[in-house]
Amino acid sequence: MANESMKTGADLLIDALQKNGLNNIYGVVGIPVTDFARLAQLRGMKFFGFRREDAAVDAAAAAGYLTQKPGVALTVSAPGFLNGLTALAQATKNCFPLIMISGSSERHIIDLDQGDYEGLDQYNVAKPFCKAAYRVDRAQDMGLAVARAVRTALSGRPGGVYLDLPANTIGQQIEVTDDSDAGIYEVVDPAPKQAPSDEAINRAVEVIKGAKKPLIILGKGAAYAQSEKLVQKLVADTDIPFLPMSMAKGLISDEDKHSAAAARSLSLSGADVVILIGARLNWMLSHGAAPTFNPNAKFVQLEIEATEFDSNQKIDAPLQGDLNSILAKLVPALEKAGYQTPQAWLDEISAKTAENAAKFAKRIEAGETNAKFGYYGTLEPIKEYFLKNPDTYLVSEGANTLDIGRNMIDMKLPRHRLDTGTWGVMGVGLGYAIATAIETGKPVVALEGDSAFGFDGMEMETICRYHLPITVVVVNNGGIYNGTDREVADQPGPTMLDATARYEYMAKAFGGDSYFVSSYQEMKAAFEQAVASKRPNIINVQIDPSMGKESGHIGNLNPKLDLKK
Ligand SMILES: Nc1ncnc2c1ncn2[C@@H]1O[C@H](COP(=O)(O)OP(=O)(O)O)[C@@H](O)[C@H]1O
Ligand SMILES: Cc1ncc(Cc2csc(CCOP(=O)(O)OP(=O)(O)O)c2C)c(N)n1
Ligand SMILES: [Mg+2]
Repeated sequence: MANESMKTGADLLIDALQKNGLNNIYGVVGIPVTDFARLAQLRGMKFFGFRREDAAVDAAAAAGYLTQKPGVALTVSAPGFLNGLTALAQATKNCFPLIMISGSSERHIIDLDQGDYEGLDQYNVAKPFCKAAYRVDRAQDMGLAVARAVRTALSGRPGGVYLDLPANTIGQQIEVTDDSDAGIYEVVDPAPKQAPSDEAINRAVEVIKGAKKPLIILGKGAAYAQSEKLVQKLVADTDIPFLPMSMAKGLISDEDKHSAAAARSLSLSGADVVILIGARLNWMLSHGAAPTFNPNAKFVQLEIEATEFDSNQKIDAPLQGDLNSILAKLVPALEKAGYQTPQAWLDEISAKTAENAAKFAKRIEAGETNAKFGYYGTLEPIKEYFLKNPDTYLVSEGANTLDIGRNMIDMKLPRHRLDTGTWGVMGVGLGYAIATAIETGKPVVALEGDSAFGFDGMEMETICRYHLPITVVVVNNGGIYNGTDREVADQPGPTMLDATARYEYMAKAFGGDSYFVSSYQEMKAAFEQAVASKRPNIINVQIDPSMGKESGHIGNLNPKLDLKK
């Protein structure tokens, strides 16, 4: 019988994670963390084993975004750590709270470069790619290490934390009598409320009161902060129109009359006061510059990270703090000021919305009958399904698949859409879908371009092994952007992939269901059945390879070369 008062580093790590309400681990095991994962399961935690570390770490990041508690990922050392590092960097860029724990080597072997099994100075390699890196060399420090990791991941701007876990520390035994003796404790208030001063609030009210054409831009920070109630009140009180960035869709229903999404260009270029709520003025918003924005626009920014203000444009009214604390002061202050958006601006936006919606409706209608089956015919049944079943989650990646899907599929509930995020990363889809299904228990649709699906398609085995209610829709246009790119006759073009690939068989191979469709009618018949089955499945949608344009709606970022030389 093991000596009851002796505990290993592994025991203490599990105690500390559970003490802080962290019970799911997403990872890939191997030396030196295999038994740690087994012990975690024996102690009541859930370990979800993936096929590759980047998908596992993506899953943990999505769990953090959805739950406001850090997702926990586990990898082996060196190659496993490096495979997870991209996803750790992405989580930090997306401001998702995540703790990535990797098995590691002893310092004296690394520092003398003596050549350890999978030896690498992971602690220092990780630092540029995360919010902070910590290394725990003594079992007795485990409680503090986890507390630091939890607080760092959640406080201020959320992000990724790396926890370096040498093999010796995992196995080290220490004498403990109880949690306090072992330094295990629950972090107190890891994400403290931070409210702006009355002066800052009054300054913002004055700027907004001067607005003839105000516009609210909602970012994924507003979704993560779970600020929907106050955001909805702000819009209802003032009638200020709003533009949701992709992952902020659903904070206010896309069907709400204040949505300016269908008049995006006009609302951005016309607005004279732009109110940024948990959104950065980065490349996704053309850095706040003309001609996308009105060169004379004033900016009000609600943001927790002080260094974000003035990153791209002068911020006339910075409101620093956590969004709910800021809005709790701003909303009543605007109500007291009695600010109302001028009707002329609302009329201008609704006229443009009606005009664009009519054009869009024509494209959708044509998609149902187009001889060349394409995106609109594929996405219309999905759009209809989400309108009727808003409590379904959507994950999406690709270029045209992502862009057209974002404009077509309305969201009514917050945090129900996850996608490629700030970096526009391919290969996050299945990891995000897995964590979303696990953390919410709801059905998930992963809407994938055929190239994007290829980045982590093997996680279909993970999806089937855990019997997750995930419908993977692979939109096959035969390529990255499309399948007709052919610069020279004797080889497929750089963007070409197999336009006839039968991706759906991967589901059947692992016990899931396979669907193949190549028309609007077939897609309409298959989609609802596949999602309602709550079984893992792939719908392979073969569309015409000519469909899709290079890099979707951001083709302008690609330097164009003269290929005729
Ligand atoms: N709880 C919070 N309170 C205030 N700001 C937050 C909070 N959580 C995240 N943020 C901020 O929200 C912003 C999200 O911006 P971004 O990722 O660019 O959104 P999007 O891509 O949707 O425009 C980040 O600058 C981040 O610091
Ligand atoms: C990790 C990484 N590597 C490459 C790229 C570059 C890219 C951006 S979009 C894309 C795939 C687009 O093709 P897909 O078939 O998915 O969609 P569609 O337009 O509908 O045909 C790639 C490879 C990115 N963003 N991230
Ligand atoms: Mg494609």
